[in-house]
Amino acid sequence: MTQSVLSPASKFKLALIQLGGSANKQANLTKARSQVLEAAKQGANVVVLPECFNSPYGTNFFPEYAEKLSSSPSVDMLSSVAKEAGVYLFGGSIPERDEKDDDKLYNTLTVFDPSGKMIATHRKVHLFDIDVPGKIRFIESETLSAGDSLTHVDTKYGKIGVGICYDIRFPELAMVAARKGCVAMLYPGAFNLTTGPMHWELLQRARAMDNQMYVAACSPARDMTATYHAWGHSTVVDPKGMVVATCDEKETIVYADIDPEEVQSIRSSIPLYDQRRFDIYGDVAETVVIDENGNGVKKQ
Ligand SMILES: O=C(O)CCC(=O)C(=O)O
Repeated sequence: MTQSVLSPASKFKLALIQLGGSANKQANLTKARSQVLEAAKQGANVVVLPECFNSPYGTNFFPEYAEKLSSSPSVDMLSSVAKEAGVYLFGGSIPERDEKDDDKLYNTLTVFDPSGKMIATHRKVHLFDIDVPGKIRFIESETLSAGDSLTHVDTKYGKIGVGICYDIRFPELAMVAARKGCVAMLYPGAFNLTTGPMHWELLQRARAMDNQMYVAACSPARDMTATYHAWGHSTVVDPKGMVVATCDEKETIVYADIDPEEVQSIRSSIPLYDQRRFDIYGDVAETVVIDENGNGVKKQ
């Protein structure tokens, strides 16, 4: 039997900044900064920026926009505005250059507490490599390497799990976060005009419903003059799986009140956490292939 465990948590106001970006890094940083201050003015305690907020989204752009975290104008801005605004800032993501290996890049989220201290980083674990014929081909691994760890951030409002965009398609991240006591999963992301209408909201609702936790995803605003057209529709879903705040594709800030009591309440009335049967899911972490008889067999 698995009990539902939630880290000590309290209510907070979440803001998702659906930022309109450009090819000008400095302009992106300046705009992000002013939007974080605006969100704080409206009472936000936890603020999220979109995926690759300092750069256009495209494998050809990442090497040019990448920064080492130890000497990063983007990190400097995020740290100083988190402090000035007095918020926890989940700073979207930026292309990160490895400290030691200049050829190695990651898609990395940095998180700051209200004193401006960097308290967590998350390197996108699942790279966005897809090919939908005639619609979209995107191979993030052409220039990026994958991270290899999960990230759960301790805040004074409770523990929060994170993923970046394509990471949301892998339910294990949210499931592990929920089992570690996280009250919410936050995903900076940039879906597109093919997979956005198909899956963006559905994935958030699925992760929230399965894990009885809040889920939010923060997109860039759509720019039809850019090479990548983001879906927008930054959204917050509650632990019952219902959308509680969302928007269209334009530049905006989405706000939602997050109440950990809602997590406890749904977990009490539909007590999945006490009913799980880990005694019979033993092979869930094994990589299987289908043999000639149609059976799943362990990959050697
Ligand atoms: O999963 C998708 O459909 C989109 C993912 C994506 O855009 C990303 O990982 O940046």
